[in-house]
Amino acid sequence: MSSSAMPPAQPTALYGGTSGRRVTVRDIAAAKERHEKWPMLTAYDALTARIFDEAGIPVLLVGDSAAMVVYGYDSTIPVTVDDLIPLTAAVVRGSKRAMVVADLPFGSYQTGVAEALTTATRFMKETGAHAVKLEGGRRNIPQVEAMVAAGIPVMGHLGLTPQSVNAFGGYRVQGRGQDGDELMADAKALEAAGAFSVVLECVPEDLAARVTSSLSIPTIGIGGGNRTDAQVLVWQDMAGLTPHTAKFVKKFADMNTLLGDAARSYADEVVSGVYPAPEHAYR
Ligand SMILES: Nc1nc(=O)c2c([nH]1)NC[C@@H]1CN(c3ccc(C(=O)N[C@@H](CCC(=O)O)C(=O)O)cc3)CN21
Ligand SMILES: CC(C)C(=O)C(=O)O
Ligand SMILES: [Mg+2]
Repeated sequence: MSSSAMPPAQPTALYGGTSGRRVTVRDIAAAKERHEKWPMLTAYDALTARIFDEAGIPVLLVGDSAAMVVYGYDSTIPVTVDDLIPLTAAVVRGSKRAMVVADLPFGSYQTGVAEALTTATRFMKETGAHAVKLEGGRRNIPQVEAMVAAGIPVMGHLGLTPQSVNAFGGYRVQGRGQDGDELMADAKALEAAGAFSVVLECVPEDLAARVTSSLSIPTIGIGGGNRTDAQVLVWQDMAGLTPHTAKFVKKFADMNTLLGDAARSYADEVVSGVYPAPEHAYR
């Protein structure tokens, strides 16, 4: 057994569970009733999806953050449905147990119900994703209701919604002061519209805690403190690959150094002739 296939040290029902089937929205709802915290990570390819799936991560998000960490744009605005569909399909193929959530990109759901349904339906049919996610609260309620009515589980996303970076004037904490009441109203509207969970990004921890205890659906924090039902991070941030990260990021590995060292060792051995050695050659 490779180290990546080791079971988690301290599994819970959701994290590292061994039911032999995909995690569902019902499993996620049940975890909130048990007050069981759970981890979510982004993934953008089959190889990392397999690693995180075998590590027991119950939910994988194919984030529109792919715009930045995969495609090299400086915001999430430019990425398209056609950019994200192959990545999402790869994550579904690479995983066995995780629920895979497809992030709907900027400009693929805002104009109304018909556009949102067309986009969400494409992700469900063409990638095998199990749910979709969109940014915003009350402004998108008709879209959320239509997707839920069509049988598509919807994850909401409030607070620092990066597709609105130009309106915010930068990646800034959201929901301070009076804005907290607006965010609470958006969260309740998403729950009433049938969303199965909601991401709270870059909001004061007390607000995230109040939303978490006010909703029956789970909250997933990223820069929302320790009292949300779940947490999510962009995997390259968590693994220490990205050079500049927000305050909420903890680096659980130093893959930037690890991969750079590996590339330098490989290059040194090619230049010196040490690699390939006889055992790497065919005869
Ligand atoms: N690699 C990566 N990680 C992410 O978490 C992420 C992306 N990309 N791309 C899309 C958005 C952009 N995100 C960001 C980017 C920057 C901050 C940031 O630097 N925030 C300031 C807050 C300053 C304040 O208002 O006090 C910080 O210092 O943490 C936060 C979220 C989150 N998302
Ligand atoms: C960070 C998460 C919540 C996200 O929306 C993304 O990765 O695009
Ligand atoms: Mg996103």
